[in-house]
This record gives sequence, structure tokens and C-alpha cells, in this order.
Amino acid sequence: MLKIGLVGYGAMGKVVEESIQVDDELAIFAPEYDSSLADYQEKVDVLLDFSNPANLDTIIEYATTHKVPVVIATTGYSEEQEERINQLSKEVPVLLSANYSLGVILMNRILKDYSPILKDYFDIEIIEKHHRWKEDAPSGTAKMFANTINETLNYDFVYGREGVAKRTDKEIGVHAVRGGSIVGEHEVLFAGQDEVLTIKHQAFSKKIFAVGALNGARWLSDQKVGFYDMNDVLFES
Ligand SMILES: NC(=O)C1=CN([C@@H]2O[C@H](COP(=O)(O)OP(=O)(O)OC[C@H]3O[C@@H](n4cnc5c(N)ncnc54)[C@H](OP(=O)(O)O)[C@@H]3O)[C@@H](O)[C@H]2O)C=CC1
Ligand SMILES: O=C(O)C1=N[C@H](C(=O)O)C[C@H](O)C1
Repeated sequence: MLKIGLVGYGAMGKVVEESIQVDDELAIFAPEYDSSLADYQEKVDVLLDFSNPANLDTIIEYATTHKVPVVIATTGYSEEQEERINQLSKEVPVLLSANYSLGVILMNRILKDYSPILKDYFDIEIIEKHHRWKEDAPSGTAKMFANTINETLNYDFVYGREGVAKRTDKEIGVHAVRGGSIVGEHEVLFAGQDEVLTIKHQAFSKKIFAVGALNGARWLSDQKVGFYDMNDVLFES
């Protein structure tokens, strides 16, 4: 039985709890459903964080003190925080993904393989859509896609456009839409002359993120100290 220390009991935390309750191999451990790990009376096997970047200090302190692997799902970290997560991975196993759905991980792989070809023919724009309660913009997934596409390009990222804002050849536009209860949509447009190629992922339920992150937690519990992403979970084992 793997004891999951759930950090964050918001919209995603509740869906994670539901997913754990129907799984005989997992147990949830978050006694007060409080984001403060100081209340944990018992050592958990893996921390699973769906909360807020403001919790990072507490997570690092708990993980390093108890030598517990950490699955990070929270998005919106600053560069300085990303560097601290990197340092954390030198002490405990860390799995980080801005999106734990299978479709998005596969889409990222498609973008990695095909953007180097497509970039010679098309302008690239990313559009993400999320629910009205989302705090960070653009989404972690949109940033992941932008970084993947840019691996071989070194273009500028342009976040939205306003006023006189003519596009250049060497930019990737990134656009965030917020409204209603949209679970999560990510679209990458490859726009050419008289034709547009679109690669798109739509999430219809938050369950896909919870299930993916729990699979990641199972996998991470057997790993050595290091920094991992979902490619390691899905394709390297
Ligand atoms: N990687 C992935 O696949 C996915 C990642 N996410 C990310 O997970 C995170 C949580 O998403 P979601 O559950 O929808 O968000 P919610 O706002 O619904 O929940 C956030 C949770 O974090 C807690 N929290 C702790 N500290 C803070 C703080 N300083 N400010 C705000 N909240 C805090 C909240 O506690 P309280 O209620 O007491 O404020 C709440 O329990 C987000 O960063 C989101 O982008 C979401 C879906 C998929
Ligand atoms: O906040 C959300 O809801 C989501 N956040 C993640 C992100 O920022 O990419 C993943 C998913 O799209 C849902």
C-alpha cells in the first residue's frame, strides 16, 4: 500500500482523493486536508502536490527532512523556484509535469519531432483555454509546449498582442483564454499561406490529470534520486 501525502485540497485535490479511494493499492494521507505539511504525524511514501507555488518551502522542508519523493503538478513557479526544485532533485526523486494527461505528453512528443520541419513553412501560435478560477497564465502546459518547440529555434515568446504589434518571423505567440468551467484546451497553430495545420488537445475531465499523476507517484516511489518527467514514466521504463 503506497501512502500518498496529498498537498492541496482544492479542485484537483478532491479529484485525486476520489481516484485514490477506488484504488486498492493507494492510500491517501492528508489528515486535516490542510496544505501545511507540519500537521503530518506519520511519514508518507510520496508527496503529491496540486496546490500553489507559495507552498514550495514547506514541500522542500518536508521532503528533505523525511527523504520523501515528490510529484509536482502545481504550475506557475518562478524561475528561481524552478531552480530550487532542481536542487531538491539532488536530494530526493522529483517528478514534475505541467500536465499529467497522456494526450498532452504525447502531443509534446509530436511537437518535439515535427516542429523542426514545420517551422520552415508556418508561423507558430499557441492558444490555451482554461476555467475562470485558474490563477496562472499562460498555463504550465502552454509554456512546456513553447519550450519544446523552441528547443531548436531560439525564437522570442510573445504573450498576447495589443496595439501595433505586427508579428515577426522569429516569434511564437502564446495566448491565454479564461472562462466558465473549461477544464483545459491547448492548441498549437502552424499557420501558412492559405492553410493552417492545428494540433489540439482537449481535457474533458480533471480525472485524467489525477490518474496520470498517481501513476507517476507509483513509478517515482521506486526511483533513485533525480529529476524526472512524464517521458521517463511512459517511455523509459
Ligand atoms: N500538472 C497537471 O496535470 C495539473 C496541474 N494543475 C495545477 O495544480 C494547481 C492546483 O489546481 P486546482 O486544484 O485547480 O486549484 P485550486 O485553487 O482549486 O486549489 C489550490 C489548493 O492549494 C491550496 N493553497 C495552498 N496555499 C495556497 C496559496 N498560497 N494560494 C492559493 N492556494 C493555496 C488551496 O488551499 P485553500 O483552499 O485553503 O486556499 C487549495 O487547497 C494549480 O497550480 C494548477 O495549475 C491543475 C490541473 C492539472
Ligand atoms: O489549472 C488547471 O486547471 C490546469 N493547469 C495545468 C496547466 O497550467 O497547464 C494543466 C491543465 O491544463 C489544467
